[in-house]
Amino acid sequence: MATPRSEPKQERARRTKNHILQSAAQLFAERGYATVTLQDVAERAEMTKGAVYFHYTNKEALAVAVVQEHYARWPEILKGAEGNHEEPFDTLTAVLDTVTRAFATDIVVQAGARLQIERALIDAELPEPYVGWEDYLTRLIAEARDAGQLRAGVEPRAAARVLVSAFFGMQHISDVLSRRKDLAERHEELRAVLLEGLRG
Ligand SMILES: CCC[C@@H]1OCC(CO)=C1C(=O)O
Repeated sequence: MATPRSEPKQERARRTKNHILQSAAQLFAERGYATVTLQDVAERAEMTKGAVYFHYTNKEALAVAVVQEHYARWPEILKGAEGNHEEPFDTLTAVLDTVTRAFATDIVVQAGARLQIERALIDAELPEPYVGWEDYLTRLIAEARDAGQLRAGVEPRAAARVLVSAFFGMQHISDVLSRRKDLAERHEELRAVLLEGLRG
């Protein structure tokens, strides 16, 4: 990794730390937590193992950092997706479209999702997964209900739980069977069958 001589020390450290994190995310997403070693991360980052250790003392610390970065990205991604749609149901649709694009393109999101599944292998404190999505989608679906856009009899939290389960199952199966190459197509199916099935 090239380092400009004039770069301030703190900026150089931040950039190096991020480069290591991106390299680790690629490996965690490709191979899973168990098989990746710090030596693998050093090689992917084109750095020495010592330089990696300087920033992350062990593999658990790297996994925690990737998951934390995964969580940290969503408020901005979702704020952009919510935008200023007139109809709450349009907001819900736009959010799911945006989340799918993030899972299809963002290696930190892909690695974070896989580490959540493999959390039992990671000897570190990680946030409880999926519950934030359930609360967030419950709010959006309740707003659609209040605007008369939700099918009669649908309970927002139940619908949110079904959407979270369907989405994370979909993205996982797409990853396992096609490395997410068919994720957009599968998302269209989820939108047409499940999301439109909620519309009042
Ligand atoms: C609405 C954000 C929900 C939260 O942020 C990223 C993430 C990881 O999947 C979360 C979760 O699982 O609840």
